[in-house]
Parts: sequence; C-alpha cells; structure tokens
Amino acid sequence: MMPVLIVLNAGSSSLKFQVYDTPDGADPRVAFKGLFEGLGGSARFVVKDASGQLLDEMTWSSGDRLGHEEALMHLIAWLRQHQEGRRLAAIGHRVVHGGETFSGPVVVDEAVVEILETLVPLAPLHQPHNLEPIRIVRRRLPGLPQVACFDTAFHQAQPEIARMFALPREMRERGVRRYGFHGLSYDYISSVLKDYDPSLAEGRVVVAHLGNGASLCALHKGASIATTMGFSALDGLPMGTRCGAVDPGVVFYMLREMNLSPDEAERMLYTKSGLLGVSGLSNDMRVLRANAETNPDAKRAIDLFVYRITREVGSLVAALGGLDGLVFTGGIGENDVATRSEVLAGLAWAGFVLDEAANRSGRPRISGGSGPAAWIIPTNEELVIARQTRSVLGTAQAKLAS
Ligand SMILES: Nc1ncnc2c1ncn2[C@@H]1O[C@H](COP(=O)(O)OP(=O)(O)O)[C@@H](O)[C@H]1O
Ligand SMILES: CC(=O)OP(=O)(O)O
Ligand SMILES: [Mg+2]
Repeated sequence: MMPVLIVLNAGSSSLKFQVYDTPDGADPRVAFKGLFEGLGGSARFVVKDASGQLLDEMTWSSGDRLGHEEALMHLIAWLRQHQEGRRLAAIGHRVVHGGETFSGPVVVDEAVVEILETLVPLAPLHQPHNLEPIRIVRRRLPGLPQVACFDTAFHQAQPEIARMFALPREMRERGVRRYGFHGLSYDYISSVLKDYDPSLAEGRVVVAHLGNGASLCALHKGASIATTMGFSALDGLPMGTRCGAVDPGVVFYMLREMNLSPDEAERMLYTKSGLLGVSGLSNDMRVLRANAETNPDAKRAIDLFVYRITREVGSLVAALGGLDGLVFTGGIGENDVATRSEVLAGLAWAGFVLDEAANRSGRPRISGGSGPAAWIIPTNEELVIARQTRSVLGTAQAKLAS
C-alpha cells in the first residue's frame, strides 16, 4: 500500500488540501487536490486529480453551517472511498508562526500544541485557523501522526542583526523580534532555482511572493538573509487587506485620538487596509486592474503597491550587497503581467531589461540583456510541507527503531 500524506492549509473560512503519494526514493507526488470554501456559510467542496481534472464536487446550504471539523471528516471519508491501494500515513499542516522554538518542522504532540497556542496573538489572522484542524485530528483520529510546518522556520538562519528591532533588551528577551513569513514558499523557490538558473541559485536574489499576503525575501546562495515581514505578518509590503509597514506612531494615534480599541485598530490594519483600504473597492488585483482606468482609487492602490515593492527591493539589494536576479511568485507575481512590468520599470536603475513578449506569455525568464535576470516561478508551499512531513516522520521512526 502506498503511504499518502494529506497537506492542509487552513484559513478562516477555507480549507485547502493536497493528498500526496510518497513513492520510495522520489519526491512526494500529488494524487488529489482541492478545497473547501465558504465554511460556516454555504460551503463547497471541490476535489481534482493531479492534472486538475474535476473528480468530485459537493455543496452545502448555509443552514448546514458546515464547519472545519465536518469538512475534515468529509475529506477523510472521501479519501477512504477513493484511496484504492493507498494508506493514510500522516497529515502535514501549514502553521504560520513557529516562534523562537521551532526552526524546522515538528511532530505534533500536546506540548507542541500548547506552545503554538501562545503564538496566536502574533498571527491572529492565520494561527488560530492553522491550529484548528490539528486539534480536530488529535480528537477524532488520535493515532494519526501530524506534523506542523512553519512559515517562519526558513528565516531562522538569518544573521542576528537582520532579526533585531532597536528596542530595549528585555523586549528581545521576550521574543519581540523579526521572524519573517512565507518561508514555505521561499524554501520551495530556493529548492528549484537551480533548475531554472544554476548560477543565480548561487547568487544574490530577491524573491517577491505577491499573493493575498505579500513579502520579499533576500536569498544569498539559497538562504534567507533578510525579509520584509517582521514580528507579525503585517509588516513590509501593502497586501490584499493588510497595511504593510506603517509608522507605529499611527497606532498610538488610532488608540488615543480616535479612541479605537486595540481590537478595532488591529482589525483595521489586518482586514481593512492594503489594496482594499486604499482602493475602497477590492483586495483582488484582477478587480483593481479591470477598474484602474476609470477609478482613480483603484489606480492609486496599484501604484502604491508597486512603489512599495520597488523601494523594499532597494533595501534588500543593499542587505545583499548587490543583485543577480529577481523572482516573481504568488497569485499576483505569477499572473499579473502589468505588476511585473511596472516593478521592473521601477528597478531599471538596477539594469533590468524587460522581455515584453516573455512577460506577456508568462514564460519563466522575463528579462533580456546582460543585467540581472528576472523569472516567474510558480510557488508550491504544499510540496514543501509534504517533503518536510515525510522527512521528520522518517527521522522520528528511525529514532524509535534504534
Ligand atoms: N489572473 C490574475 N491576475 C492578477 N492577479 C491575480 C490573478 N489571479 C490571482 N491574482 C491575485 O492573487 C491573489 C491570490 O494570491 P494567492 O497567492 O493565491 O493567495 P493566498 O495567499 O490566498 O495563497 C488574489 O487576491 C489576486 O489579487
Ligand atoms: C503569512 C501570510 O501572509 O500568509 P498568506 O499570504 O497566506 O496570507
Ligand atoms: Mg498564500
């Protein structure tokens, strides 16, 4: 029987999953993938095969109030019916925050869950939802091994100075420092860069993960040396609904002069800002592009997004001491032709020459000339989770056997 892994990425109303076969001596291979969306309301389940062919679909009415627990049990039941020749071996979870404790994936037990709970205030938009399926599986399928894979872990190797705030020492001792996120995505890009451009993989690269959340990472010889997100997933670039870097003085103004409660201020920064807040229209780049010519606020939101990316690339180039290439990834980075060309135009000073035809057709290399290289590389956070899950479980089993 082929051991399979379920990889879960849980959000507030969605549960994305991929099911991986784990053949001996080869990379994990997608067998099924899909998602639940609209959880808590009118929910929908979609499952496809590895090539994207629809295999099954189901919807629930809003009265059913399908939650994460029912969704997960539905997925496991579906898998049992369709897993001929396969055996569910483990579940790997995306967990956004691993704090100072975890610099790599970890097999989940009660002590691990307790530590991860303490990190909820550091990632309120993600961490509670990431932990929910972990708790459900512990309750409903207690024998099934679970592995937590962290967005912060890849950045733990950064030099200390890149991880520091200029705050009093006791703050650092409390763990108030820059962590960085999107590490599963950067780990993936780092692992495949040599297949695209072997000399770039050994060089100085800025990776732009531009999705609903957005950040940049400076890679030197494949390792993270700096990133734009910090203590929380709010810092750095503007995002779909998050503000990115703001002067902390703004927060005091919100609390004191506007009398917002901490919860209200937090909600504004996490869910009402970014592309949505500036445009007043949408957090979705597709909608903003479609309206940019007629709606000045939509154009303003896009312009600010691009401007902030180019400024932050400049900062990371300084941290790297130069630049050999730039990689675009994430929903916007992989799909939005105009964002890529505008960012490269803003970075013309660094010597980028855009290959417009390549950019329009989404070909992987979108730069010409002899300057730094620009690439589009689709990310694959789920594959990294599958690799890490198999690897730590293999190590744990080897330890048990010895
Ligand atoms: N075809 C497209 N053109 C432009 N932007 C797109 C396109 N498809 C997706 N996007 C953008 O990507 C975002 C989703 O990015 P993604 O990386 O999938 O997000 P998540 O963080 O949820 O994984 C959308 O909100 C939208 O702004
Ligand atoms: C950490 C983070 O911002 O994740 P996402 O892009 O999935 O929101
Ligand atoms: Mg994402």
